[in-house]
Amino acid sequence: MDLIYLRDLRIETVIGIFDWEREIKQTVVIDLEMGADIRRAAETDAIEDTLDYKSVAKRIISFVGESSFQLVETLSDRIARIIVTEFDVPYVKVVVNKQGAVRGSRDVGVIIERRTEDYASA
Ligand SMILES: Nc1nc2c(c(=O)[nH]1)N=C([C@H](O)[C@@H](O)CO)CN2
Repeated sequence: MDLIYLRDLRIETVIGIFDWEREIKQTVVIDLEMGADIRRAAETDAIEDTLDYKSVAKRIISFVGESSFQLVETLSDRIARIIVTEFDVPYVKVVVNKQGAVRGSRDVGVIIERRTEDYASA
């Protein structure tokens, strides 16, 4: 499987479990690795034959910017769900980190991997 990736996507959003965090926006930094088969696009040189990473980025920027989750776990899972179900991506790795959320640490967050079957309806 090939991978299309997007790194260091910085988005301002409401996120956190504490009262003060519900009143401000904080920066989350997102890295994505998305499974793809790029062989056809490499033959045709056509954007229609591959996953358009700009379309993915626009959708995630819009979703995260309007969201207000408490946990990075919830945010990362919702991002993965959008990428798998709306963009027909068979595998995604999502890294979400909050800059400076823990004193003494540069960043903290979660790394998840999801596949099509994780979001298959019953
Ligand atoms: N596993 C998690 N632990 C914590 C989270 C989280 O989202 N997942 N969040 C917080 C606070 O919001 C923290 O980021 C504020 O500094 C604490 N622990």
